[in-house]
Amino acid sequence: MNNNLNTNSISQTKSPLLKCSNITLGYGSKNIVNNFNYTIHSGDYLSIIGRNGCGKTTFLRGLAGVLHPRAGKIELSSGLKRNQIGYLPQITVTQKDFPASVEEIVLSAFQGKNLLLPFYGKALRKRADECLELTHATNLRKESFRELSGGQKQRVLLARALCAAERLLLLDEPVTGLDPESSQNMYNIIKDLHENKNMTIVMVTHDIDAARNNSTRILNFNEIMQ
Ligand SMILES: Nc1ncnc2c1ncn2[C@@H]1O[C@H](COP(=O)(O)OP(=O)(O)OP(=O)(O)O)[C@@H](O)[C@H]1O
Repeated sequence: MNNNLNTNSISQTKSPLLKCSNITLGYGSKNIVNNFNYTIHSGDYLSIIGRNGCGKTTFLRGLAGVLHPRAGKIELSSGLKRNQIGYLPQITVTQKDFPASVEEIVLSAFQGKNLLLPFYGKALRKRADECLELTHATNLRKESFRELSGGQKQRVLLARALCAAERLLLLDEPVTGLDPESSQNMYNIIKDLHENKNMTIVMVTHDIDAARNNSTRILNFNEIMQ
């Protein structure tokens, strides 16, 4: 592994957003992340790389608050609130086939798990429209989600994650299964969010070139999970 990838340098000018102190994460009797310390700073574009199964998704789930540390703590700082964090998990087979319109999928970001609730305020609809625009998906608004291409689906799910993400966006392999053009399109959208919308980005990826080209920091999980 190229040493240039192991860039865990921290800019002194950036304020901490999420601070992990001695965290242990795991499932059942198995610990996956052990006693780990790491800080995400405001303005970071952090790529997390490493071999299959080394714990990248587990760590991201910890940051997203969907998996709670067994030990240690994850602190939100600089006034960051949980509802300002957007999370785009890996898309599952069931989600790919979800029978709802694009608009319903994006609006469901505001309803937690309740996809059927039909009443959304004007402000939420406006926010959903803005997010669709940011991911170049406005024209898909009335389409059936299950009939979209993989790249279109990812842009819609990114829009959904963005509805929550005022400050921090957590992305789990956002270009998996996309062709080179759709992948580049996705990276351009993420770069725009980082550079022009003040969004802090944390992205799990196997795309080393993209990590090198786009990120401000790279965390190599292979070196953590020895
Ligand atoms: N829900 C779960 N229950 C039990 N074990 C799990 C669960 N999710 C993941 N694991 C295990 O945790 C380990 C780390 O998985 P994780 O998905 O975090 O790795 P990863 O680095 O993201 O892998 P990949 O690159 O393949 O996506 C693996 O051994 C996996 O089998």
